Amino acid sequence: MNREDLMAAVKEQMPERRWQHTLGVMATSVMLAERFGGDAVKADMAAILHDYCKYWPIHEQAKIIRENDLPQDLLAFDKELWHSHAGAFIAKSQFGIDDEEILDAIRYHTSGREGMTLLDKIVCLADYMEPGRDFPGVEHIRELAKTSLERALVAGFDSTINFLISKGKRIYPLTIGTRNDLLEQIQQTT
Ligand SMILES: Nc1ncnc2c1ncn2[C@@H]1O[C@H](COP(=O)(O)OP(=O)(O)O)[C@@H](O)[C@H]1O
Repeated sequence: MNREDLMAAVKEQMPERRWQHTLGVMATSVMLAERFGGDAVKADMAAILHDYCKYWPIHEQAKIIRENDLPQDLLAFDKELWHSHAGAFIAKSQFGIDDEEILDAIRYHTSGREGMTLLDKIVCLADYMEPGRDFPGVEHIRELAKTSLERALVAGFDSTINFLISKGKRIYPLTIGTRNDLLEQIQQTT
């Protein structure tokens, strides 16, 4: 499937405002790839598909996780974490995307992971800071992103972790590990 057809297929899966968000993540991923020496073509492809399953019925997302070789521990945590893994699964099985770098960037765009690749960082950060995002602290993230993917991502994960704490929700531990790992990377370069 060519890029235009793929974009049309993605647009059909979501309400207009989420499609606008996807366009924002695409543009921001390409911009960050150019800024930090990443692969802009792969960043664009991962961004197009990253929220493919976001509006799928939650039982369908759970079914994909349950019935395939995906992390079962996700099912005990916030449902918002599921669409990323379901999306990577569909990108491969339905659209034939077999580039593991692209699939990982889709898979880990919400939780992050320890040892995030450059592409993982680009797509995850673009999801936090695309132009349509408007939450307290987003300007600070955009400012940090001018010079450091890692510092900007830590600020992004901090906002998510603080949000979850304020709601009394559980935190998927991989995100804590991700934040620790990013802080270590920052420390090593200063
Ligand atoms: N580590 C985590 N543990 C639990 N829930 C999380 C974690 N990371 C993200 N989330 C949930 O996912 C949401 C963000 O998911 P995301 O795919 O970025 O959605 P959106 O694009 O709508 O912001 C957070 O608001 C939070 O509810």
